[in-house]
Amino acid sequence: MDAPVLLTGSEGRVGRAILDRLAGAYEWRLFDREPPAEDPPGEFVVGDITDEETVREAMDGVGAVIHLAGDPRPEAPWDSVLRNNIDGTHTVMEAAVDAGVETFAFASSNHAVGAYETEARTPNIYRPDDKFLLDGTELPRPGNRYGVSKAAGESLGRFFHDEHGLSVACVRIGNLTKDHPPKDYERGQAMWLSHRDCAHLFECCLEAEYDYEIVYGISDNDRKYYSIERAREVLGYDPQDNSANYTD
Ligand SMILES: NC(=O)C1=CN([C@@H]2O[C@H](COP(=O)(O)OP(=O)(O)OC[C@H]3O[C@@H](n4cnc5c(N)ncnc54)[C@H](O)[C@@H]3O)[C@@H](O)[C@H]2O)C=CC1
Ligand SMILES: O=C1O[C@H](COP(=O)(O)O)[C@@H](O)[C@H](O)[C@H]1O
Repeated sequence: MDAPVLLTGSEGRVGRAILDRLAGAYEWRLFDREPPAEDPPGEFVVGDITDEETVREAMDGVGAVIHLAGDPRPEAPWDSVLRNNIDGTHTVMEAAVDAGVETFAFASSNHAVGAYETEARTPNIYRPDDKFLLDGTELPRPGNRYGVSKAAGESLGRFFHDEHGLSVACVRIGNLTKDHPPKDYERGQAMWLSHRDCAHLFECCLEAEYDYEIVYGISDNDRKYYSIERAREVLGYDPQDNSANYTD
């Protein structure tokens, strides 16, 4: 990728996980409403993704977008997810299409399908011997308004792909934690995404060729109810970490 990669939400947890490993791999244009905490590895735009003019300026000359900015709270209220996650994602995707960007990776979430975790299925689905598996072809089934906003982002991606040819990868990220899977939290262990695998997966999204994809963003955990086969097949994802290797 010769042209710059626009990374929205670069100051957040996922953004840091990506930049910690890929800072030198691309020419980055970073975008966040918070100014950089440390010396950024590229041009930095301080702005809000709902500000169309700033987003359009930031998109100039960009080859690919990793769109992370948004309200990540599962309990976020409607006004916040409507503004930051739905309207903001629409603004970024539309600006990408108008600027001729070809590749777009969207940070979706496990919460887009959270309501598949019914009382009857849990807690067994968090355990390695259970057979229940979501593979990305199922309908969204959000369990909160945040999940609704992520399903809406996936739907916006479908629209901008079908109508405008944008290549879109929606990554339903599981539970990103640094160095170690979440402790005493079976659900989090089943959907753990290590920092190393996170950076690798988003690099795959930048390098692979695809049309429109929904994939799960988790490590190769023994315990899992999200399939990573589609990410392997289409994106070349080859995760190195597994929450089962951490026993304490
Ligand atoms: N951390 C995780 O385990 C997961 C994260 N995700 C998604 O990944 C994305 C990033 O999440 P995190 O890094 O954990 O969140 P975070 O809160 O650490 O980072 C989000 C960043 O986006 C920025 N931001 C928020 N709204 C903005 C706006 N309107 N304009 C410009 N910048 C804005 C914030 O300043 C922040 O730096 C989010 O879209 C979240 O929904 C999805 C599933 C799991
Ligand atoms: O989408 C997200 O999911 C993760 C995991 O969800 P949780 O309900 O197990 O905490 C969450 O940590 C993250 O903040 C959120 O953006």
